[in-house]
Amino acid sequence: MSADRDPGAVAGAGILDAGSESDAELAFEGALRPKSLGEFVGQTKVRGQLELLLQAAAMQGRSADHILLAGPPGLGKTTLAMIVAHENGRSLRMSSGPAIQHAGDLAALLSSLLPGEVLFIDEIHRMARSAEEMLYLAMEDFRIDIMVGKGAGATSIPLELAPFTLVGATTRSGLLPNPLRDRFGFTAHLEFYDDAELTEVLRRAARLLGMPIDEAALTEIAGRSRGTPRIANRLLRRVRDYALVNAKDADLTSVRAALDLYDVDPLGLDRLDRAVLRAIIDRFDGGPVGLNTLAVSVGEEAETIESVVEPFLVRIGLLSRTPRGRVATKAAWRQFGGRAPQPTLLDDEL
Ligand SMILES: Nc1ncnc2c1ncn2[C@@H]1O[C@H](COP(=O)(O)OP(=O)(O)OP(=O)(O)O)[C@@H](O)[C@H]1O
Repeated sequence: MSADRDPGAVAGAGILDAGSESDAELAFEGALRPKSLGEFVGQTKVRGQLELLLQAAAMQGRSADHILLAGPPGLGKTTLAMIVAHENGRSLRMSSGPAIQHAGDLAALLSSLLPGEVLFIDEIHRMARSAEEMLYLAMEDFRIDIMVGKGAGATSIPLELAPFTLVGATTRSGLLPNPLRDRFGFTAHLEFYDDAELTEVLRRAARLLGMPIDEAALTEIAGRSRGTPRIANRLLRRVRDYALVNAKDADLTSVRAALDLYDVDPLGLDRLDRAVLRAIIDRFDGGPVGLNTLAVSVGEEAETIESVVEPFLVRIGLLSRTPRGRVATKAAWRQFGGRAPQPTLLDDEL
C-alpha cells in the first residue's frame, strides 16, 4: 500500500487512522498479510467472484481481466492484489497514483512488464490525467502510443505491451472517470468487516505472532476496530505491548486498559472521529455543514475526513451525508451532545 497517500500522511490522525504507517508497522502488516484467498477472512462474495475470475483465466491460459478494488483504507485491497498475483503464479509490480504524474512514468512502467504480470496501482484516482488516457489503450489493446517531439512535428510511435492484469485500488471510486472505470472487467466494493470476521482476523494474527490471548479479549478488540482489519491488527499490537511491559496476560482487563490508554473508545472512535462529531454538534448546531468547512474546523484535509473518517461514522449511524452537508444524527447527539435541537435537521432530510 502507498505510504505517500495524503489521508495516511496526516499528522496526529492517531492509532486508528487506517492509512498511516511507520516502517515497523509496514513490516508488521506484511508478516500478517494473508497469502491466498483461502486465508483471506470475510468479503465472502468478493472472494467467490475473484476465485471464478482467476480460475477462468487460468483454464484459458490468459491473463485475468483487469480488477478494480474500491473501499475505505485498510480493508484488504493491497492484500487482494498480492493474492491475485500469487494465486495465478504471476509476479506483482506495485505503483501508486501519486507516483504516476506524467504519461512517461506510466509508459516506463507498462513497457517493462513481463507477460502475465499483475500491475497494482494503489490510489489510482490520483494518477495524472495524461497517464489515465494512456492507460485506456493499454488496458484494452495492450498497446500504447508514445509521443515523440512537440508541436507540429510531433509523431506518435505505437508500442506493443506484454499482456498484463491491472489491479487498481481506490478509496474514492467516484473520482474515477467513466472511461477508466468501464475498462475494468470486475469491480469489487470492499465492505467493512463485522465483529465475528474481525475476531477471526485477530485470532489468525495472534496465532502467527505466537501471542496467547483469550476469546473475550479478541472480541473486545474486534468491537473497537472500526470494521477494519488493519486497525484490528494495530490494536492487537498495542495490547501485546501493554501486556509485555506490565507483565500481564493479554486478557479483557489488559485490552481495556491498553485501548483506554490510547483513547480508543468502546465504539472504536478515535480523536479525529470525536473532533469531527464535536465540531458538527458544538460549532454548527448539528449541521448541515459543508465538507471543506468541517475539515478546516478540525484542521484536517477534506480528503481524510471524506475517505477515512466519514465512511465509518456513516456506517455506525452517527453521521449523515445530506445534499446540504454533513449532519450529526440523533445517535450522535445522544453520544456527544445531549438532546438534538427540535425538530432535528435530519427529520427534514431523511
Ligand atoms: N480479509 C483479511 N483477512 C486477514 N487480514 C486482513 C484482511 N484484510 C486486510 N488484512 C490485514 O490488514 C492489513 C491492511 O490491509 P491492506 O494493506 O490490504 O489494506 P488496503 O485496503 O490496501 O489499505 P489502503 O487503502 O490503505 O492501501 C494487511 O496487512 C492484512 O494483514
